[in-house]
Amino acid sequence: MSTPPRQKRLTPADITALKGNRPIVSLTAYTTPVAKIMDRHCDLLLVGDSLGMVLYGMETTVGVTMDMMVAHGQATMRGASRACVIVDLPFGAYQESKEQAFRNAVRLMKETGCDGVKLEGGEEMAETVAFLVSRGVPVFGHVGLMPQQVNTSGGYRSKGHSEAEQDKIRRDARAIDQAGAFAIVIEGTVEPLAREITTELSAATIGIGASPACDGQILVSDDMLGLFNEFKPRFVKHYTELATIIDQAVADYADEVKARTFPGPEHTFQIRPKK
Ligand SMILES: Nc1nc(=O)c2c([nH]1)NC[C@@H]1CN(c3ccc(C(=O)N[C@@H](CCC(=O)O)C(=O)O)cc3)CN21
Ligand SMILES: CC(C)C(=O)C(=O)O
Ligand SMILES: [Mg+2]
Repeated sequence: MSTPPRQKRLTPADITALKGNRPIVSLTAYTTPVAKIMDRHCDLLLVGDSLGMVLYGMETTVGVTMDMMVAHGQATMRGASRACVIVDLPFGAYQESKEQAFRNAVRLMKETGCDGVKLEGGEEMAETVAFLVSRGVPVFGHVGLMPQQVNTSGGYRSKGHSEAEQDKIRRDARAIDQAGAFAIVIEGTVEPLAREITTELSAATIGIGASPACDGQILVSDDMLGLFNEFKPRFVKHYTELATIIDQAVADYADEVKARTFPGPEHTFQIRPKK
């Protein structure tokens, strides 16, 4: 009995090794069918807590739960065979203590089979990141604009416009890098700072609204597909207009149902003739 050669996914270490070689391609994924498509083109798939907003209609990511991340982590893993898959720790699942962070990170890895976890934060999270990495959990960091802090940071505003803010983000990125993160998302941050951080860190930097100077790029898939249109940050580019395409398809279906032109004979069962 020979089993077919099972394709192996890229590891977090493989992602770090791409730094300095070629840009890292990344998107969010939440479901099996979409993950299957993304997997063909991406190095890294992130099951982002943005799913609360793009799939569930929540106002922010603050209400996203561990159970939601487990369910969508499992769905995404079923569609991914070659990309590295990382799952976001949601708000409240890691800020309390490094032990809480470890417990929830291990739950994500055991119940989904994902390759590591992502958490938001800088200097204040460095000890937690080191705790996880030293115990076998690959960590993807996230600095700059941190959506889980929307209620204390005064909204979704780009970062690094003042020297004080630049110093803070520089210290945050250094701390998470030193703590052993394999990669770090830099979100909504001015170009010169993103470039400087990228040059300085060992970790690969993955930008979202952080200029082309980063080691790689990520976008929320529903944003780049033109499916989520509640808001459009400056950093989003629509590569297609799925909302418009779906609207047209549904309108055509509604017209045909009302006109009784759907279902047609080819969609309809008749009694089989007796032989
Ligand atoms: N669909 C979606 N896309 C995202 O990129 C995303 C989420 N959801 N949910 C979690 C966070 C929230 N994010 C956001 C949301 C809004 C802006 C925004 O509207 N920014 C404005 C203001 C910029 C400024 O004042 O500096 C912009 O014009 O980009 C940015 C990031 C990024 N993340
Ligand atoms: C936008 C990315 C970095 C993210 O954290 C998410 O999708 O939740
Ligand atoms: Mg997130």
